[in-house]
Amino acid sequence: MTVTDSSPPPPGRDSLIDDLLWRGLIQDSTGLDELRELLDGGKSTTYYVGFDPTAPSLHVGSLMQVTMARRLQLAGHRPLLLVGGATGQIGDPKESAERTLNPPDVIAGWVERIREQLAPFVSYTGDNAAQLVNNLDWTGEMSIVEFLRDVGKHFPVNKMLAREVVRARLETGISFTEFSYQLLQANDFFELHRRHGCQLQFGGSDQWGNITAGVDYVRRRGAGPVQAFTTPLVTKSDGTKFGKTEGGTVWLDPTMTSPYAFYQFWLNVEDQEVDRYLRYFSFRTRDELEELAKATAERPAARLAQRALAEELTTLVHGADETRQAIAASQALFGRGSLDELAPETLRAALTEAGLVRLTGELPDVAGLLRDSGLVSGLKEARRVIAEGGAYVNNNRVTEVDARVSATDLLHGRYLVLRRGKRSFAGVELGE
Ligand SMILES: N[C@@H](Cc1ccc(O)cc1)C(=O)O
Repeated sequence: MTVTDSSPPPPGRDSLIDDLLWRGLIQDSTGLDELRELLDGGKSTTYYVGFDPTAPSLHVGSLMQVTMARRLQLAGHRPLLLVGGATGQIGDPKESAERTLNPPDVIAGWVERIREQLAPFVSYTGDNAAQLVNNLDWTGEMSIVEFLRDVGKHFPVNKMLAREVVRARLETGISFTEFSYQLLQANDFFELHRRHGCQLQFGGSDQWGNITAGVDYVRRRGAGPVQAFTTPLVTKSDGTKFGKTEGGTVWLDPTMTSPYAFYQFWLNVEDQEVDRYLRYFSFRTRDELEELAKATAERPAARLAQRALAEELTTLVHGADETRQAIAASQALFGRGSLDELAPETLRAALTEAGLVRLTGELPDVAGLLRDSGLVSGLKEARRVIAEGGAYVNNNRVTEVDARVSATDLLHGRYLVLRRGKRSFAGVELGE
């Protein structure tokens, strides 16, 4: 470690690194002393994190990097958010198989969308104003001779082969294209160091190989030293992949995953996981999180931690208005609030999550609706549920076994909310 004369804050709750360690956010690093010097040394450090356009939107898995970028900026450091207009056209090798290349114009469209999506998570004013960068700007213009001479010469192939993903792919095969990916990411670190004074890169734990390749490369080019760390892989206790639901990937784009579904994703986090996720993703202080954990432990049924997590992250990604509506919809659907006050888009999003059946023509009676929506297996069961007082239309208990709905029952002229018991519900949409 190099000695500096700036006095770092004492280790403890005020230190950024100690906070990151307490949160469990640092998996690998080039050295904690080096990180302390950059991040707790009393000066502003320029850092970067990259996102490849492999889809039209980022997903909840990327939130780890997005919130980390925000966290470091809030502590006074300067973010460079890189979107991989070049690397996205090459494809970071996955262990499973070679990627299919997407057409360049499709990737260019995704670059734009992801830039716009990333933009609001950081601030563009002050000494540590963020900047969005695209590696196509320096990679696109490089000639093949330049690339092989200036970049490739610094990469020992034996080291590249030893990398875990590459090793995993030696059996099944890996193209030269994907094999070369790490050179591009390494060169990004060098270019950002030289152009913007970038001294630190972070990424997910699967990025450690690419990132250290960059650290070595910057040194071999006679620059640096530069530092790096990775965040842990977000795991689930049942072994399934974080960030997926029955409905598929949970995206940040509201047209791909509704704010309601996004809110529900966090609300449904398991008790064993919620404290860890709060430490990973929340901007509440350690004291606040410890207090919340205590309150949650005292009254687990209230799911205070899940609510806090869902509310904070939905607000961060979708804003306060959408969050208010998602909360109102969640409450109203479970019978604790008014369905009439929900905006049609919110109601529709919520019912789509629950299972929305479209019916045309004459509506059947309530028993028929319960059957058509899948809440019961047949008319016999439907009548029994009604007779036992367990069937609701728009939160009103149905008392007559042969009850029917009328046009005035329809919410926004076309929706019905059916509920069986406390927790199972489904939607009906009346079409033309
Ligand atoms: N390889 C990173 C994205 C990335 C691209 C270029 C970089 O310079 C940095 C990071 C990923 O797949 O997540």
